[in-house]
Amino acid sequence: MSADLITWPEGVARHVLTEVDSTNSEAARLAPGLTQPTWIMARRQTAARGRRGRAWVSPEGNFAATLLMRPAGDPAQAALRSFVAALALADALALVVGPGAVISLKWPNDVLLNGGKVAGILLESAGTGAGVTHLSIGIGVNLVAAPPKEAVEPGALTPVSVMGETGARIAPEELLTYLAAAFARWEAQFSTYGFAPIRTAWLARAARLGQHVMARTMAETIEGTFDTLGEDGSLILVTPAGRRAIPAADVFF
Ligand SMILES: O=C(O)CCCC[C@@H]1SC[C@@H]2NC(=O)N[C@@H]21
Repeated sequence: MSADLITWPEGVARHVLTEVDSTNSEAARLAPGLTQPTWIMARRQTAARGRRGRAWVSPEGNFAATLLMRPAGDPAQAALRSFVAALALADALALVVGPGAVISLKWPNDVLLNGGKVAGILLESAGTGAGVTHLSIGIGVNLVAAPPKEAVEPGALTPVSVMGETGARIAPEELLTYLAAAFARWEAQFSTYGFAPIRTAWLARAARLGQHVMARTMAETIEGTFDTLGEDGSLILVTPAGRRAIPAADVFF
């Protein structure tokens, strides 16, 4: 799709902040009054967070936004939105980086550019029992700057930026329009047909599918061949001890 034709999706609100602690924290504050899906973007974050309690560096020029929504379904269904978001982000970035760059998806929810980590997704939700009262999908993209390799844990992929890899420059506001439109398209697929088309599309862009990977959970490290994505979003590895479905882990290549 041509970037010129992208328009903001109907029925979705947008807030653009100059500075905030974290767009996910702002989403939690706004959640009680939420009447429609809302993108909250900030030009700067002062206390951005990543997965597993890590800090996320979010300087001006990089992209930082959270989609706040009230999803139907249970927490497990809501969690599958990380794959919806990763696909949307891959589509949005494809409009920016041009055909020479390679965008791929790393389980569970990183987006890679030329093999380095260019973006991360952090899902947070609140609810009571089987219901989800709100879901926050926080997305950070290194548009102009990436942290140095020494700043990430040993074995983690090298952080890269869109500008560093491709020379492309895009304002965060513009990326937000592409992303919101792409998310609305994938969300329509998900709510109409369920996880199956999302899973297929995600697998078509998966990094290291069929290759040896290492999954580190809180309890153990599991090595094996990345076989597929489970129907519940788990990572399926074929290991010397048999097939394993891993619901949550950090993956190392
Ligand atoms: O890869 C990760 O660890 C996930 C990083 C998610 C960062 C984004 S930036 C926008 C939103 N606000 C936050 O505090 N975190 C997410």
